[in-house]
Amino acid sequence: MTARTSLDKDKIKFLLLEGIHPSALEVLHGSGYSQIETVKGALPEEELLERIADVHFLGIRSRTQLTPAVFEKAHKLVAVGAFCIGTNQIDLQAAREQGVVVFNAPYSNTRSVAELVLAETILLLRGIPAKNAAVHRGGWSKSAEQSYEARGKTLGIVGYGSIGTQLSVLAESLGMKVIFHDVVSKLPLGNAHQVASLDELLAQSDVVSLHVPELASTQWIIGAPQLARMKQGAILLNASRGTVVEIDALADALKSGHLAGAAVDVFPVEPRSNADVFESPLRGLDNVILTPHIGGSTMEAQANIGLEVAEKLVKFSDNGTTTSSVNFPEVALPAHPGKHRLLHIHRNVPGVLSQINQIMSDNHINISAQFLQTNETLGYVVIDLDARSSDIALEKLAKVPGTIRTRVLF
Ligand SMILES: NC(=O)C1=CN([C@@H]2O[C@H](COP(=O)(O)OP(=O)(O)OC[C@H]3O[C@@H](n4cnc5c(N)ncnc54)[C@H](O)[C@@H]3O)[C@@H](O)[C@H]2O)C=CC1
Ligand SMILES: O=C(O)CCC(=O)C(=O)O
Repeated sequence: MTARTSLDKDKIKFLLLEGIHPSALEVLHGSGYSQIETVKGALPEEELLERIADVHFLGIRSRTQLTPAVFEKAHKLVAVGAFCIGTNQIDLQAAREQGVVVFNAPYSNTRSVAELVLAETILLLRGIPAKNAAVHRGGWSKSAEQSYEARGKTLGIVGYGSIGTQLSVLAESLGMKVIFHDVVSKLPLGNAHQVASLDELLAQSDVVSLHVPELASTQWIIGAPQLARMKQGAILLNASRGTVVEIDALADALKSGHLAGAAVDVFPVEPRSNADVFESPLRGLDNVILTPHIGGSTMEAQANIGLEVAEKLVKFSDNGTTTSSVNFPEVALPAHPGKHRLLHIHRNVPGVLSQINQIMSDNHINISAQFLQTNETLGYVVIDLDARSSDIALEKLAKVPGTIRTRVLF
């Protein structure tokens, strides 16, 4: 593996896809980076494979799939910023193998999702989506039939993390009773309480809202048997990931009248761009609110995400800090005035640090600071040293067995 060195800032290329908020550009420009290309949508795979070859930093949201094939072509890529929460669209293993650090924004859009879900809960309990559609067609069914207050109803939250907990607090403020199911024991907020199983939650809830990440263990956790366990006339909301709910089974449960309504923001297959047609068995059902994966799409959330992720990319580019990376050992590094900083990313096998230090000692290189952090698969060593030693150190360190990537920061 050849040594990879840092470049002058005006040679470092950023490619920001999917309409990332301009707040990201402000941070990057303000930090001295000028080579920034922005694209409104996601790129077709062919074009991404072509353009990724000379990109150092890539920004995406949920549409861009970063497969092993993309990482293979990404010879210069040092970091990816996911300007969202979910990182299921990125092959994190492939990123690790190429020594590419991945950052996301774990909190900035959580409130937006919770607010949307709460609003939809109220609308669905009142039967508003179907009434709205009927009035648009010239109908007028003024009736309280099947129309309910949220107060006193039971909301079951599946996944009591950042979004689930915010929703819990907001729902209690409306007078809803909150129960939740999580694979981890969680501190209940307010009067919420954790139930032992998903089945228990489904059987007790008037409204079920899903807030789990996309994992092998969350795939299709809501299918026909689970929907059958829900109360007659209950409501299901999914603003998590499209792979969590079997969409045909949901369509059946809605058509049969077993469920009174649903709100779905995420789908097993989502259009690649706003120009593509959305296909789903849920289309045309008046008691279903369908939204185009915009749970986190508010101006506030997007502006905050732009700042948060761009700042993480700048910190990594300028000084090697990997704090809150989703796939890398986390190191918060001080400034390195007057020194060169060498970054060494390697497979986490025994003996790498001792070989690095042996090289330093054999070549009489004085180390002014050294940091090491590892995770299960990777080791990340950061060494501050005199400018005159950095070339030789870089060359020797790149040859240490297990090395994935080296870089020097000035
Ligand atoms: N629709 C949209 O625009 C958005 C969607 N999301 C999605 O929402 C998901 C959740 O976001 P956060 O609350 O921030 O994540 P989080 O990581 O804070 O919370 C997820 C919770 O789910 C739990 N969990 C995992 N597997 C589970 C299972 N099988 N059963 C029950 N609980 C399980 C975890 O223990 C954790 O407490 C994200 O991963 C993302 O996919 C996030 C933001 C916007
Ligand atoms: O804003 C986006 O593109 C995706 C939002 C989302 O699903 C997330 O943050 O995980």
